[in-house]
Amino acid sequence: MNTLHTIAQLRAALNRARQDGKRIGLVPTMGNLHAGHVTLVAKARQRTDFVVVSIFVNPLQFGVGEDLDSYPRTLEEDQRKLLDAGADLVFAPNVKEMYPEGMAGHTRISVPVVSEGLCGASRPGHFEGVATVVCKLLNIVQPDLAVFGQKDFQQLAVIRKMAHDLCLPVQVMGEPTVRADDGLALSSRNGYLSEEERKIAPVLFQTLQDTAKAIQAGERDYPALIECARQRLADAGLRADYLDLRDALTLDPVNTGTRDMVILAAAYLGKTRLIDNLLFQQD
Ligand SMILES: Nc1ncnc2c1ncn2[C@@H]1O[C@H](COP(=O)(O)OP(=O)(O)OP(=O)(O)O)[C@@H](O)[C@H]1O
Ligand SMILES: CC(C)(CO)[C@@H](O)C(=O)[O-]
Ligand code: BAL
Repeated sequence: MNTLHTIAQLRAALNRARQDGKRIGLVPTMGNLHAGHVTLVAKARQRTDFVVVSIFVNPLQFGVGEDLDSYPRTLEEDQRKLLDAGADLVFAPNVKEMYPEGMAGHTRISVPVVSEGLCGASRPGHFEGVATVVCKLLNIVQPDLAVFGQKDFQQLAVIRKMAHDLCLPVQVMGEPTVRADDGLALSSRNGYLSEEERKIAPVLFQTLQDTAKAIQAGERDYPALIECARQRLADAGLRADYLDLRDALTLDPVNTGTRDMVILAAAYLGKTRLIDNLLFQQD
């Protein structure tokens, strides 16, 4: 398994794989890999013949005051995990390779509506940065399949819409969230949590589960349920950034006729911003 740092090297390697008739899979990441990333690689491995994993902490999707500088960069450890996971190639460009003329004047991709609200409201410009870098990665690699996690549910919706609207010739696949035994969604940012905070963190998923259960049991006062969930988070020491119920297919607000629902939340635990979501059906 090679690690390549330039677009030219990567394209040459991919041309060889394509000439051998291989179908290409891409798993875009920001590194500091965990079992969640490994399931994405496994899915790409099942569906394609040559799996590329990109590792790039994309400055364009970080806001002022966010954790761009402190984001964990662990390339050697990531390479070991990817070798075990069966990846064929790692693409680890630096910022200059991805943005040779800088970011200020770079073309940006804006995906309306689905990027607005939720994480889009708290992180202005974030999804423009995500859509831009994912579009670049898709154009660089030209994969048949690209695999993303449902943990970043709104991100997946943004990428699907971008691929659809721009007629990108790629299949976008979303994989279920991998969790720790206590339910906490695996995330690189969990590494920021203190021992004490790590014990509290599963409350986020438990709150999502209990809210979904209440709806499935027939409760329809959504604002009251959301208020109750926010209060539970606050009581446990988490500060909700947002907590909302949406139509899982469109991300539109829900009503009593919505069948496929998703409850999504972002919450601060100390300085760490955790996100999670849960898909369910309101019968
Ligand atoms: N627990 C998980 N289960 C499945 N997929 C995941 C999980 N966590 C992240 N992913 C997916 O892995 C891909 C790369 O994500 P990223 O490198 O940002 O990891 P992360 O752990 O989500 O990091 P962060 O803490 O920055 O959110 C994305 O498609 C993301 O949705
Ligand atoms: C999709 C992605 C790799 C784009 O930088 C990033 O947002 C992530 O890791 O989820
Ligand atoms: N995992 C999504 C990328 C980000 O938070 O910037």
